[in-house]
Order: sequence, then C-alpha cells, then structure tokens
Amino acid sequence: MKIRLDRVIKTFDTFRAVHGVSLDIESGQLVALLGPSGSGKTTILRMVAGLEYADGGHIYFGDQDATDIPVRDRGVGFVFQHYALFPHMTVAENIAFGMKVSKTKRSKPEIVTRVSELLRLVKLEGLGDRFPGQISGGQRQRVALARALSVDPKVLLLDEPFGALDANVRRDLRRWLREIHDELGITTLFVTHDQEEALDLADRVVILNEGRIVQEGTPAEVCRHPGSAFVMQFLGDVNTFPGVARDGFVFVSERATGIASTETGPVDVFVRPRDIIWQKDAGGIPVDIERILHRPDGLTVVGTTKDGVRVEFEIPEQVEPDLSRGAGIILRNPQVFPRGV
Ligand SMILES: Nc1ncnc2c1ncn2[C@@H]1O[C@H](COP(=O)(O)OP(=O)(O)OP(=O)(O)O)[C@@H](O)[C@H]1O
Repeated sequence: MKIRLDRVIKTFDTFRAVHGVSLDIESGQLVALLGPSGSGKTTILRMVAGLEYADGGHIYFGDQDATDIPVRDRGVGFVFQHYALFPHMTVAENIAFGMKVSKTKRSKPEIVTRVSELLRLVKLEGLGDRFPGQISGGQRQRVALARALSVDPKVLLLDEPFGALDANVRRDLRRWLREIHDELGITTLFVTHDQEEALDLADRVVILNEGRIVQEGTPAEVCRHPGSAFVMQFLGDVNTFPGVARDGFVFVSERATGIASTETGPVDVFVRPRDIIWQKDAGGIPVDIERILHRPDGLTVVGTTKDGVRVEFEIPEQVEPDLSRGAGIILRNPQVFPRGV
C-alpha cells in the first residue's frame, strides 16, 4: 500500500506542530521519520493512523483519500514505545486479541494456527503461555509486533518501538525487524530520534525539524550529502570550524585549507571525527592536544585550535600519540555552509 501525504498541516490550539508536510512512501518501503524531540514525528504517524485529524492537506492510502477511511478500516498495525500488552493475558492471548476483535472473523482453530505462525515469525516459539511480566522488554516488543501483524495490516506504524530498551537489545531488534520487513514487505513508517537506528534500518530517511521536512533520501544520500548544518549535526558527532570563504577557498585559523567553496564570507566547516587526519608538521591547522581517550576501536584525541575551537578526532590504537607542538590537522570530507544557516 502506497501512502502519500500532500501538504499536511496540524495545529494544536495556536501551536503549529506540522507545517505542510508532503511525503511519498512507496509500497513495501520502510521509511524512518527522524528528528529531535518535538519535531512532529509522532503527530505525523498519528495522522496516518487516523488517530489525529489533519487540519490541512490530504493523506492518501493508494489512490483513496484516507479521510474517508475509518480508523478500523485503514488496515494499520501499530506498535508503541511502551508495551501496551495486556498484563493479565498470556503472550498467545495478547497476539490473538487483535484477531478476535477484528472485522475479519476467524474460527478458533484459524486463530490458534495464526498465533503459532506469528510466534515462530517473531522467534518466540514456546513462550505463548507466559504472561508479559515473565518475559524481557525486548521479547515484549516482539509480542507487540506479532499482535500488530496478526490482522495482516497493509501498513505498519512503529513509534519508537525500541526506545525503552538498552543499546545492544535495540541493535539486535532492529536487524531482526528489518529481516521481518523483508520477508513480509509491509509498507512501514518508523519513528525514531536515534539517527543510528534510522540509518541502519530504513530504505529512506525523512529528517524533520520543527514540523518541517528538512531533508529526505536513502541513508547513503543523507550521510554523504547533508543539506544543512542542522542535518550534519543531527546525523552524528561533528567538529565545527568557523572559517572564512574567499576567492573560491576556505580559510580556518587564517590558514588556507584547500577546501573549495562557492560561498563568500563567514562559513562553518563541518568535519566528522573520523575524517580528521593528524600529522606532524606541514601545513595543517595547529591543534594543542589536551587529552587522549581510549575507546574499543581506537583512540579519541581532544584538543583546541588556536582560535579556541574544541576538536575531537579519532586515530588508530597503533599510532603513538605525539603531543609535541607543531602537529596539525587536515580536514577530509568537509561540508561547508554559510555561518548560521
Ligand atoms: N495533543 C497535543 N496538544 C498540544 N500540543 C501537542 C499535542 N501533541 C503534540 N503536541 C506538540 O506538537 C509538537 C510535536 O509533537 P510530537 O509528539 O509530534 O513530536 P515528536 O517529534 O514525536 O517528539 P518526541 O520525539 O519527543 O516524541 C510538540 O511541540 C508537542 O508538544
């Protein structure tokens, strides 16, 4: 099922939470809505689900205006961050619940068969008789997904489904979710404020800020070509060097960097920690090193430029840190934006 949002607006009292958002979600795609807290992700998801009305614009399911489709008939499965499992029902009963209340009537044996298929799909065979209080948080979210899938939804909506779980469990669950998505091919909209999760999981990432889409694309596109300072900063750790662009090049700490730019005037140069090369002598931007931190995959070096800009970058464990003055940094894969944009 293809979903299309056409200039969708949502206002709460006088506060506009969503400002004319247009978005196409192709059938079978897994799309992540990514943005900081309050950027409108959940509101958009709730409008797609039909739990909230848009005050402007349209949402289409296929060719049909969804406004005309009652929530029950939208064929939407929902999973929230906080396990909304019924604590007094077993895992199997929780999964069966949606089928029992669904308009599509199923016989008891059909429900039993479907529950065991779903338990197998979410890799929880043998746990059907447990109660939610007797399984882990990650397992509970898998039950929530099985319950959402039990009514064969045409669209799956997931709102920070792994938000309450610890990092390792999250990582496992999102790989697992991707596998299930590839197996079932259900159009899926996934809300997260975790950029790593979005980039790891989604076919397309839609980045929101203050109720507007600021960029969308495949994970590779948004990482390689961030369209603004906001996206660059939001997608991961970054060093920001104030500089000046003139005559086609950028100068940082009054040094020519060799970075080409069509801008003129004050700019900010953004560089990821892994893209800074530290070398002794020869031309780099001088940095005074303050601390070396040991990480599982190498060393993190923390220092300051002579303009007082804090710099953090990574070097391999094997490199013997040389703290003598005179070492400088070279900036690779920089993104340059006019200051304050
Ligand atoms: N029912 C409501 N009444 C008033 N304001 C609301 C309501 N729901 C959301 N908002 C406001 O709309 C804005 C967008 O909220 P929304 O929950 O969509 O953001 P979000 O990106 O999902 O944030 P989070 O990651 O914190 O869940 C916020 O400023 C929020 O306070």
